[in-house]
Amino acid sequence: MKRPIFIALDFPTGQAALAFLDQFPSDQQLAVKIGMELFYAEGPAIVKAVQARGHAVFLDLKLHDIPNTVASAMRVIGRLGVRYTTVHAAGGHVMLAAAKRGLLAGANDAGLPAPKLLAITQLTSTNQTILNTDQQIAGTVQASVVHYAQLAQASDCDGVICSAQEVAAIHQAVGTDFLGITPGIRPASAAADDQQRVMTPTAAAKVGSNGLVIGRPITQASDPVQAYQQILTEWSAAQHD
Ligand SMILES: O=C(O)c1cc(=O)[nH]c(=O)n1[C@@H]1O[C@H](COP(=O)(O)O)[C@@H](O)[C@H]1O
Repeated sequence: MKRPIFIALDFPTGQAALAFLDQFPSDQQLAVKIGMELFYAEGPAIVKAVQARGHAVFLDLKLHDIPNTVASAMRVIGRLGVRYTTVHAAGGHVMLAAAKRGLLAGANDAGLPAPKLLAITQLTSTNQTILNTDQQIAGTVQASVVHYAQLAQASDCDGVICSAQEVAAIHQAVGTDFLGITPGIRPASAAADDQQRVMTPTAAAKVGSNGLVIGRPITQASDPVQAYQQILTEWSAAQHD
C-alpha cells in the first residue's frame, strides 16, 4: 500500500458505515480507518464486514494505558487482520515497546502479518496554546512532534500520526522510511472544523506525507465518491516519486 488515502469511517453504526461504502463501485478497494465511535458501537464484527468487502482496515483505537494492559489489548488487535493501528506516544517507551510486543504476539497467534504500529504524536486538533497551557509542554508543537517521532522509532513503531506540517522535520530527524501518516487534511475549499494544523492534499504530498487520513470532507460531501476521487487525483498528481 504505497501512500494510501484512508477514509475515516466516523459513523455511529455499522449500517451507516456500510451504506456509505455501498456508494463506491463494488470492485473499488479502499483503505478505510475504523475509529473509536464505530468500533465501540460494533466491535470486531465491523472490521470483518469491511474486510469481507475487500477494503484494507486501519483500526485507530489510540491505546494509552499501563504497559501490561496495552500489550494485552494489542494482542487482541493483532489477531484481527488489520493493516495499521495506533497507540499514544505520550505513554512512553516502555508502553510503546509493550504495544509492539503485544501486536506481534497477536499476529503470530493468528498466523497473520503484523499490523503497522503508528504512534500518535500531538493530535492535529492541538495548537501552540493547548500544548503550552493545557498540556504544560514548553516549546513548539513541531519540537514535541519530532521528539515523539524519535521516541516512537526507538520503541520499534513503524511510524507516527502527525500533521503534514511536521512531516518534513520528522523525516529529516528519523529518516524517510519512518511513516508520517497525516490527518488534518483539507482541500482548499473545505472547512477546517475542529482541526488546527491542516494542509491540502497537494501540499501534504509535496512535503512527503506517507498517507492521508480524511473524514468529513469525504463522508459529509454531497457526493462522497466524487469528493474521494477528486482528492485521490489531487494527491496522485502531486507525488514526486
Ligand atoms: O489518529 C487519527 O487518525 C487522528 C489523529 C489526529 O491527530 N487527528 C485526527 O484528526 N485523527 C483522526 O483523523 C480523522 C480526521 O477526520 P476529519 O477531520 O473529519 O477529516 C478522525 O477520524 C480523527 O479521529
